[in-house]
Amino acid sequence: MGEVHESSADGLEEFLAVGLDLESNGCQTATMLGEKIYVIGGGSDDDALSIGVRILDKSTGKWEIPMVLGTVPAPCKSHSAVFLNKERILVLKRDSAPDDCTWFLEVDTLFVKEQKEILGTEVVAWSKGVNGDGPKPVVISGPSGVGKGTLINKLMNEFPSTFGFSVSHTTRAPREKEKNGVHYHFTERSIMEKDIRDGKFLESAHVHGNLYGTSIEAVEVVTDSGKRCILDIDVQGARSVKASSLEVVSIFMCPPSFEELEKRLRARGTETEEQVQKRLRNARAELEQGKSSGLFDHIVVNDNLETCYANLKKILNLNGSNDDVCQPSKCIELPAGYSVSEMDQKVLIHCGTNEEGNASNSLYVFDASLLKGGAPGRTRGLNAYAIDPFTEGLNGLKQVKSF
Ligand SMILES: Nc1ncnc2c1ncn2[C@@H]1O[C@H](COP(=O)(O)OP(=O)(O)OP(=O)(O)O)[C@@H](O)[C@H]1O
Ligand SMILES: Nc1nc2c(ncn2[C@@H]2O[C@H](COP(=O)(O)O)[C@@H](O)[C@H]2O)c(=O)[nH]1
Repeated sequence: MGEVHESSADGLEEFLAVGLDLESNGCQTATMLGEKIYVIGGGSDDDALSIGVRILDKSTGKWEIPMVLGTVPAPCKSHSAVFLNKERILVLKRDSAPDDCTWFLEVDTLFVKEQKEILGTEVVAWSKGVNGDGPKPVVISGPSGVGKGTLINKLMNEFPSTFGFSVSHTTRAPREKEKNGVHYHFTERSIMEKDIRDGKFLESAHVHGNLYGTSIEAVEVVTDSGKRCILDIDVQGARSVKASSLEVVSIFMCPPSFEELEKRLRARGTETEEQVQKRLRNARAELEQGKSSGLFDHIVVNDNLETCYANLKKILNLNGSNDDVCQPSKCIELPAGYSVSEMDQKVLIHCGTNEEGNASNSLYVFDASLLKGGAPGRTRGLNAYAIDPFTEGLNGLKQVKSF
């Protein structure tokens, strides 16, 4: 791993000539991987309100503006950037709220590689860092009419600070009591298809003749509010999510019998006879796949509603009414001058000066081996701490302050 300096993009020509010696203006950073230099900072052409990204290819001398996926962080006075595991850049924003200071720009993760392949262009993806492991999102699947929505509503009503619903997009028409932005984002097919092509969706599927999908934003909005995200999606969607970097707990819900499923679907009275028939036909295939594919971590039967709800709560470790919001991350502020080295998969950041500009010997450790998740969605499992090199020596790596 090379040294990383805060830099001015204007100094890049000189940078290429003399290596890593860059002037610092605090607004932009240049971070190098192989032949590529990632310049992070300043507004992008599209949106002056967010941090921009440009890539300089040293071998050709050409700049490239990559397609940027994920929610882009808002600009800040300055930031620091450090490469982690040659696949993502850890970006620490200064003077930002604790829940907005740690970001990752993914440049060569599995997700980014896949998206480069699909989109046929240079791609980078932002993912906000969440301290600790955080609770895994919950995917609930099952045939139409089994009771997914009913049970999710019960969870959300009893634990309003714990859970947040991922509001999907759909091309189907709203039902009488459904509100746009609450139950679904009701949208036009052409708009949704374009957004899918533009990489804005975590997953999407054709279900019962309509297009449904979970946008990356829908999951991020819930995660950012400190809540555990619940996704009500079909089996195809659950399969796509499982293949993504989003680590979830997946639950498949079965009816006690096919006759009971039919009864519930008809009794709900929201579908025409033709639609009911279509949903029931699809239900047979879904039940087969859901029960036998090994796709789901848990299978529950929704016979008696209260019994099923109790089982669901057991799976989600909800004992009593501990309706807690997650603790927000804390922030590590790196000074202007620092150097970076790597040891045992840990990134060590040695700060030569403190925040007032005085000499300091602070040493921070970012444990990159514990990262989980990532774009699309949030990066969890960040373990950052300060150590005291004088009293413990580097081999000791004794933690003196956790973040
Ligand atoms: N355990 C149960 N016993 C009897 N009726 C139930 C039970 N659970 C749910 N229901 C009823 O079954 C109907 C379908 O439930 P719900 O709308 O929650 O299904 P769903 O799985 O979310 O369907 P969809 O996938 O179409 O959105 C509703 O009228 C609901 O009140
Ligand atoms: N793959 C996805 N499936 C979704 C999503 N949102 C809902 N669904 C599933 O669609 C059916 C029908 O729902 P309805 O509201 O029209 O009755 C049901 O099985 C849902 O689980 C999504 O974003 N992606």
